[in-house]
Amino acid sequence: MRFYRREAGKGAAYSTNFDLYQSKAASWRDTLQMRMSPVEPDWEAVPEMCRAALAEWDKAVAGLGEELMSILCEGLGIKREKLKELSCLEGRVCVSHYYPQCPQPELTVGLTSHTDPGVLTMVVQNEVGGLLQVKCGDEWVDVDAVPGAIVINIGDLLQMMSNDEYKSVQHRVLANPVEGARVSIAVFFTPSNRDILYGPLPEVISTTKPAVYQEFKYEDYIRRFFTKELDGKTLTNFYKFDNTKA
Ligand SMILES: O=C(O)CCC(=O)C(=O)O
Ligand SMILES: [Fe+2]
Repeated sequence: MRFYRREAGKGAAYSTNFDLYQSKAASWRDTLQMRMSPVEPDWEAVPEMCRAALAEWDKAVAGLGEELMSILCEGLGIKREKLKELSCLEGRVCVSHYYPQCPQPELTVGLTSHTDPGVLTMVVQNEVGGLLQVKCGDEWVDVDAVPGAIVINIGDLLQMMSNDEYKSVQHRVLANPVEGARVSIAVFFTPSNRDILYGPLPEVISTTKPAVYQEFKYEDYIRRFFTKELDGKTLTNFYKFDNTKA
């Protein structure tokens, strides 16, 4: 028999709702979380049945992440390697969610509405569709479970680094009403460099486009994320210069 702890860090953490002690209600979901990089997980602590597949998946995702970040830099009119140089490919956390059937799905959700805190997230989901939703204006829209498709989310950190040129996306997962479990795997890209200040990149601010956000330390930022319940776009609002704006 093996025991898993809920504290994230080295190795693998297994939990039902990482924000269980901060949230008003529990969501219908279990999660296995592993930090893949900059330090590899303690592989012995990762369940054997998914060890090899996760290692292989992380390699593939890192390659795609590099390509996507280069394109996103081009879109900002800055050099292609900028996000890579800022170590944004290096802090990778792999989170595997398991959403079993919920007997009363109308009473809770699978994952509360939130934006991802990092730079980019890549999500793959199994065939149980109709549960992942993205907010477009005031409407929740289904993200269809297309076989082989990878869902890419812009995170709050990229929104702030790009000075609002890119917007993080609010999303949620409904509680699963059907018999088969919904499974998804999300890889979060975050910077591994903890010594610099984060905020709008100097290249994207100008007198006509002044910085919308204050600079902050990544530790401070991520501590705020983990000490509150998941909910909406509160982090970007917190660092906005005029925090009366939505
Ligand atoms: O299960 C999903 O498809 C979404 C996962 C997610 O949004 C997250 O882990 O932040
Ligand atoms: Fe998310």
